[in-house]
Amino acid sequence: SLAQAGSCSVSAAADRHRSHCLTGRAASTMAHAVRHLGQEEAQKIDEELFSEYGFSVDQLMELAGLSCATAVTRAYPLSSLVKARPSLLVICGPGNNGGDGLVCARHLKLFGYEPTVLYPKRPSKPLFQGLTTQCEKMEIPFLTEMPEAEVIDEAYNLVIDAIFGFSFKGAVREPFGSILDVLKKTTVPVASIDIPSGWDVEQGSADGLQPDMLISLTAPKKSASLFRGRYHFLGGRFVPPALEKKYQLHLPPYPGTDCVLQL
Ligand SMILES: NC(=O)C1=CN([C@@H]2O[C@H](COP(=O)(O)OP(=O)(O)OC[C@H]3O[C@@H](n4cnc5c(N)ncnc54)[C@H](O)[C@@H]3O)[C@@H](O)[C@H]2O)[C@@H](O)CC1
Ligand SMILES: [K+]
Repeated sequence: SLAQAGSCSVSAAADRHRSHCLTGRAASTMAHAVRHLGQEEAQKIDEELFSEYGFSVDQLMELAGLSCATAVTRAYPLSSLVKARPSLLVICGPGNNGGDGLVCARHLKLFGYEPTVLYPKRPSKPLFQGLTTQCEKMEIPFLTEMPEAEVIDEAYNLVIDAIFGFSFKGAVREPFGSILDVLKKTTVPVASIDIPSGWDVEQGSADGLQPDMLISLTAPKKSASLFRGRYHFLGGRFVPPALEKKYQLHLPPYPGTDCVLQL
């Protein structure tokens, strides 16, 4: 992927040049801009990380969730929040995207925010039970139902959408259809993890959620090209170079030791 830096040297001394070389128009007009993945391809890469590369789900989920929490601190630093308390609502879905949300909530609490979680469909797997316990033990409150849009606008600075990721397909089933309807009526910013929930992974959704922030994990998915919000970040700095090469991801280099990068 470093080849995409073109004439920019990739030595340590060139670190400060890299961001200059790879941001804004320069990055988008490069021969090898970061690739946008189709749904099947995203799932294949996911499987390969586990089967061929020996990762476990909880390992990658921890890094993904930490990336999301870090990206939130960049786009919405504590000092920028308008409400008296640094309150956030994290809505978690039934799959791994929801797991990322639970990890993200836990790190945001450690970063000084006050997350509250809505987790209406909880899988019985030990992984998700563990993540739930970790949040509860950190005194992160769990709601029993989705608040009205006006209540959300009043109470929270930001909503984190961890409902569906790259395995979402078809028409939204309840209770998530109603939850997304409420979310579309809120005026506080929404930060979506990996995919704006309810969007087709490749085609997006014309009348769907319009988040203010998108945190693409591993690599952006095809629908990310339709994202119109203010902040698009890349996270999940765990892709082994051989896998990146195989799928020609052309990931831009993360600055220094950062786990996120603004696209
Ligand atoms: N390899 C990667 O890139 C990693 C991916 N992770 C996360 O994992 C996500 C993918 O997770 P999963 O494959 O578990 O799937 P998702 O979390 O995208 O969603 C699957 C869940 O949603 C339900 N669902 C699907 N379509 C629905 C519909 N129309 N109505 C209602 N429910 C529906 C499914 O029954 C399933 O429970 C990624 O988007 C990312 O957030 C991270 O946890 C770790 C690393
Ligand atoms: K999401």
